[in-house]
Amino acid sequence: MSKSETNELELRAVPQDLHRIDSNIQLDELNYKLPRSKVKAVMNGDAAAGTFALHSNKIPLVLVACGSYSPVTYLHLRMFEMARDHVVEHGEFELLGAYFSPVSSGYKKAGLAYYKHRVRMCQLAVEESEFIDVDPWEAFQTETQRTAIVLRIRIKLVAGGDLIQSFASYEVRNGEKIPVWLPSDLDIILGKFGCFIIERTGSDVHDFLLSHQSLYNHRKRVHVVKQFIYNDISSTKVRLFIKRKMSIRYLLPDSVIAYISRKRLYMVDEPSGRTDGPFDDDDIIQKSLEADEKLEDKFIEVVNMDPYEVEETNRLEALRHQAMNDD
Ligand SMILES: Nc1ncnc2c1ncn2[C@@H]1O[C@H](COP(=O)(O)OP(=O)(O)OP(=O)(O)O)[C@@H](O)[C@H]1O
Ligand SMILES: NC(=O)c1ccc[n+]([C@@H]2O[C@H](COP(=O)(O)O)[C@@H](O)[C@H]2O)c1
Repeated sequence: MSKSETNELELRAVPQDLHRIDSNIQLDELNYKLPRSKVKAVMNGDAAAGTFALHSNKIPLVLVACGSYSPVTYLHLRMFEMARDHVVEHGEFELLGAYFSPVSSGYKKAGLAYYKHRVRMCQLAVEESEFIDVDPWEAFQTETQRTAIVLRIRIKLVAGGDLIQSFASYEVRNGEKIPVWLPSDLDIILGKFGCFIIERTGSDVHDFLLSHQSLYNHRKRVHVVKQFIYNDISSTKVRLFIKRKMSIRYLLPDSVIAYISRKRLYMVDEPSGRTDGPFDDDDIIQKSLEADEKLEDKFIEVVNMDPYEVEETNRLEALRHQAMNDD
């Protein structure tokens, strides 16, 4: 397939709908709404040469960062800014948009706040960004979703060095070693989609790249992003500071801090490891959310267009832009 054909395929697949190009991944997308207000609908192309969307020689790119975000911090926001700088510097891709994808409450991790709080905190954090948004699909699932499933359209994962190191981790269940990441999932995440790894202090990404077989096999699709200003803000420490009544100002956006304080998140440890015990009760969740806009209202409905209709829409959009530029 030529590069321009790939571009058309990807452009069609990414911003216009959730038409998947990977038929191996099954998802119930019928009722799914992807926020699309920030994602670019048309690529810039090479304006100087008068070419647009479908003629751009860059590969359209949407980034997704999976994680707990309990709570989201400036480091997490910086991950996308660093990845964008890397993309601009290397010129291969054109970044159309970026999404935080918070894990669902089914992910049993200590300190994980109720999923609606984490989605809301991420939404507050990205309010000022023109390209970062929140994809709540994963958070709204009752079961934890494997990251390969989350990356269902042609998008690349953005992850910190520590998360990448978990690619080699095992859990022992009934005396059996179970890999935390299925090798077949790693082939999808790294081989099919590709990945941006943000260097993290204390973890030697390059060394790990060399030693991990799957990462090494797919090294051409793995981009290591240098942190020119090291930032090591950790959600775990933010939670600890809150418990110890220490200041968390300038570690995360003020809007997120105000939300945490309004909802009294992370104040005490719960035996279950969750820090927002009272919100387990559905009635209380409802009451606690009354003051906020309903999350669902913020999501734009995904139009499940037929591929030909999508192609025609893209063509018209490109012509419209060209006409506007001709004027
Ligand atoms: N200091 C850091 N440098 C680079 N990436 C980071 C750093 N901290 C977190 N990340 C990345 O941010 C993403 C989301 O992180 P997540 O919220 O799951 O973990 P965390 O911030 O380490 O939180 P916790 O402290 O609760 O484990 C992951 O890809 C993780 O690797
Ligand atoms: N098998 C998998 O797909 C797999 C395994 C471990 C973590 N993850 C993801 O990595 C992210 C970060 O996890 P931790 O917060 O545990 O580092 C989460 O979004 C989680 O869903 C996915």
